[in-house]
Amino acid sequence: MSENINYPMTIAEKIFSKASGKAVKAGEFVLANIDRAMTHDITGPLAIDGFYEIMASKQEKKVWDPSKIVIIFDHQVPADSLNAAANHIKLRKFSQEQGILNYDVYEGICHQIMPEKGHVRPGDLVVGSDSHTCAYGAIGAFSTGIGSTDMAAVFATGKLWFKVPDTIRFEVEGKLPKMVYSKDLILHLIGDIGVEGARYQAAEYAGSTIHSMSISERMTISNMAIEMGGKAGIIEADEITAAYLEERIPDYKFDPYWKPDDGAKYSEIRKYDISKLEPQVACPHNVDNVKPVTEVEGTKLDQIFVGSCTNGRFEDIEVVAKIMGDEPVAKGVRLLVIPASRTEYLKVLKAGYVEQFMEAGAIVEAPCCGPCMGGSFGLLGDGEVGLATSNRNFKGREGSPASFVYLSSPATAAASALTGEITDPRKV
Ligand SMILES: CC(C)[C@H](C(=O)O)[C@@H](O)C(=O)O
Ligand code: SF4
Repeated sequence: MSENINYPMTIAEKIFSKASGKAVKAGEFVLANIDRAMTHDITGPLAIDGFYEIMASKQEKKVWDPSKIVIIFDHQVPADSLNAAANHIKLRKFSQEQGILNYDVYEGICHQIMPEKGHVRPGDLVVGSDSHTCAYGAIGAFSTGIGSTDMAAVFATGKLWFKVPDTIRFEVEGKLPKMVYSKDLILHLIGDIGVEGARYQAAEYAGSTIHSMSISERMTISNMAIEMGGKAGIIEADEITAAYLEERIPDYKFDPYWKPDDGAKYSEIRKYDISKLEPQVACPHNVDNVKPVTEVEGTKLDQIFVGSCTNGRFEDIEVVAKIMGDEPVAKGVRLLVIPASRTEYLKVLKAGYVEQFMEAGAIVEAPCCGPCMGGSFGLLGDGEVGLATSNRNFKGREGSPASFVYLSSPATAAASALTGEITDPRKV
């Protein structure tokens, strides 16, 4: 896009300017055209009801553009109740009637599938009826979570109103120390700024540390923008993004426009040197209750869950496999590994890790959200303590309100699987 704009813009301002067809600044209200809309098996059924309600007086009840909507089955798969089965039937029927692409049971978690299958490009405005839709900021898009009723309006019109958010810029420099990963970095940022620190703002993650990361590592960071209250978590597209997209989108051409202008106005610029960062753990019951692993070492665990849209990719699972080697899972602790998509699962399988995990006493499940939000299986009971590579640890998040969830990187999860208690991965 090459509009004549005479003031410097953040990435969010550029994307909302394109989406609303006029140059806009943070704080303005816009009616924006949506490039992509994603919904899933939990929030989709309500969006469909809302859509038909909006269309009640119309003869032709068609969505605005079926090629821009994606429906994904991931939270309750395969159906774990009659209610879930009914929701699945409703989504399949709607996809078929409207000509919408759907990824059925076990294709993968929505936030993995959207970038993986090439549904997101830098500069896109993407909405999803799920709070971690901010994950596609890793591709340089402005993507954000919306409710089912907003999604119904998007289905009907392809438009949604927004207040163009202010942007907080996080500039991160330094090489991550050994056994310290992008998950440790984002937990550190959230611990520092707090769960409301970026409320209704876009986060721009920048600096040499971020730009040396793979898309998988970036996805972990963008995914958790919502855990600091952020509306989006954007990383300027670079040659690593371009290589990722060229593999997935046949006509993809890198557009250097989708970066912040020099002199763009930020509500705040926060600078970090992470060359001495320790592995981080978010402790019960808040994502910003973050401590260095050394402060919680020795906490006894009942279950360890490696997976979710935050850290369920091949790279994450490979870290676990390599740290564990041919050692068994410690007695008394259950290790659940859930790759984030069918593609990621196949990579794990072909690398021989499924066999390795099964021999170690772990279980490898088919792709889905798993116990991440206390959904279909793997729940924690009263008094149980879990460690997860996912993104939330609110009371009851993984099952009983009387259970405890710690969050960490896959490396810390692997080290802890070997001992049955929270363990510093630098010590194994
Ligand atoms: C089920 C869905 C509405 C929910 C979300 O929006 O985030 C879930 O994915 C989660 O992670 O809690
Ligand atoms: S893996 Fe967890 S955080 Fe991600 S979409 Fe599923 S339930 Fe939400």
